[in-house]
Amino acid sequence: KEKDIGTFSKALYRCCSFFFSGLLIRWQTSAPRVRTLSSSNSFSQNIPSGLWKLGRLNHVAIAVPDLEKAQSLYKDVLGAQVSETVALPEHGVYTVFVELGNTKLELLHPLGDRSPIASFLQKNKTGGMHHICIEVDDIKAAMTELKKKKIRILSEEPKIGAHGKPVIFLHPKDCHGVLVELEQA
Ligand SMILES: C[C@@H](C(=O)O)C(=O)SCCNC(=O)CCNC(=O)[C@H](O)C(C)(C)COP(=O)(O)OP(=O)(O)OC[C@H]1O[C@@H](n2cnc3c(N)ncnc32)[C@H](O)[C@@H]1OP(=O)(O)O
Repeated sequence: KEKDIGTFSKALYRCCSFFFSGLLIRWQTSAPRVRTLSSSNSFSQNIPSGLWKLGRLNHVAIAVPDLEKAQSLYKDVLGAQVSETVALPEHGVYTVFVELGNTKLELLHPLGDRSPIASFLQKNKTGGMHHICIEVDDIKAAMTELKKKKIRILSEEPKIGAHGKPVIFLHPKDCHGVLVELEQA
């Protein structure tokens, strides 16, 4: 009888180790991380210190077919602080900025025949999110490194953007479907 109990315990032990080591391997390899209520944050601590750094979200741009209506929505209906309309012919857009405290919205409307947002509005008749703009501390270094990484930059040189600072745009097909603007902080 004692022999039976010994054999049973060994079998149980093998079973458990097999089960838990299997679980450990799955957890280490394929399982997405599950967020727990711990104080550690979810950003990698091992980011190599490069020549340039990504900063704050400067704005989210929304292309709109009717600028006055969009301005009125944010100002009169939603109660935000909204700027005057500014024409930026070198970018082919009219812009209105909506102040949100932690970031801004940029309402965009086409200006001129060759506006880069005309075809976007043809595909998205009621308007839609056009791009996000993130600040960088060194736009030239960013360009050099991104070119090496085969990310398409949509102009040879930075242009002066809506805030009077150099900006570049990265092709949406190289950024998971989102047009990304980088602005010198
Ligand atoms: C003042 C300044 C500032 O904030 O400082 C601004 O805002 S200036 C804001 C306006 N300036 C810019 O947008 C400058 C950078 N943009 C560009 O160079 C262009 O608009 C491109 C992004 C390259 C799109 O060029 P274009 O309209 O000629 O090409 P396309 O219509 O054939 O589009 C090629 C593919 O990209 C997609 N695509 C086009 N625009 C997109 C967008 N905004 N977000 C995500 N995907 C987009 C199309 O659906 C299409 O995908 P499928 O092939 O799958 O259908």
